Amino acid sequence: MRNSSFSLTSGTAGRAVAGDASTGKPMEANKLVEKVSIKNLSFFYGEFEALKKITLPIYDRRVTAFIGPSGCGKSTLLRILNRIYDLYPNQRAVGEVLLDGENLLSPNIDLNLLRARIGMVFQKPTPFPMSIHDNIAFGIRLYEKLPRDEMDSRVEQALRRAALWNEVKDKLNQSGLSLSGGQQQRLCIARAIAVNPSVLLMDEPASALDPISTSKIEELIDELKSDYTICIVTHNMQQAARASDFTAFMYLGELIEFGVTEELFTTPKKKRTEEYVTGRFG
Ligand SMILES: Nc1ncnc2c1ncn2[C@@H]1O[C@H](COP(=O)(O)OP(=O)(O)OP(=O)(O)O)[C@@H](O)[C@H]1O
Repeated sequence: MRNSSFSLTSGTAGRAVAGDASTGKPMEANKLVEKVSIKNLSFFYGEFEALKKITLPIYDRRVTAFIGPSGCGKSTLLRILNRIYDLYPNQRAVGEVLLDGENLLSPNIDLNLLRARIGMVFQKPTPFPMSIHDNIAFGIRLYEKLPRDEMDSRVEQALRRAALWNEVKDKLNQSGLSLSGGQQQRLCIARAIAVNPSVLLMDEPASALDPISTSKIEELIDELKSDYTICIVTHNMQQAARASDFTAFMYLGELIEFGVTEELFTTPKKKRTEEYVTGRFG
């Protein structure tokens, strides 16, 4: 069952903690659980090494932002976490990515189950060309056979959790493509959470949206982190500062600095981080 190893005291769930940006280790470290542990992770597109021995923790029920200039490897890192790269020849990951202690890079991992445990939301909303209801039910049917009324209640639950229910409850049979861009993105979030993942990956989830839809997605991320471990790739530093608890700054395939978001933005330890967060390059 999801988060079975979760041992965080309830008083700390869903809020940021103070920490030590020099080590990336939060001061209340004993109250944080490492949901995903990335260890010495390198990634190759053919001969090209796009990620170089990355090591960092992803904490349970916290939001971790990946920031850095274009081409630094943010999306590559996200794509490793649910093994999308497996679909492509000549791409390989070396190192370890442990989810609740289990190595996701192992050849024995069931990729369908992995993608239910680690959901992904892409930059451009990608609803399936089917009804709003079926957009959600489709994924659930891949894993579970449910009677109609139970399926309907699972669909409703997911849409409520993604803050979309009130806007769509009277038109569940309309196409998902008839929704606005922001609603489509929340539909994709509902689709991802409908199969009860423990981790949600979001690759620039608001960059194609207007400011109001963007702030709805950010509010939603804030609500969802009480139940899910969230990783978000963003070019938008204000968004990383607003929406995340921890931030990883990457440059040319290397992890330059990882720490509590507020500290990484206000008192970065590395010169390159400071130059990036103050807008001097990137
Ligand atoms: N399919 C591919 N084949 C070869 N090289 C690739 C491929 N995809 C990405 N790369 C290279 O890997 C490096 C990291 O790319 P990645 O897309 O992860 O960066 P990013 O930080 O997400 O960039 P952006 O912010 O522009 O999306 C870049 O040098 C890129 O050119």
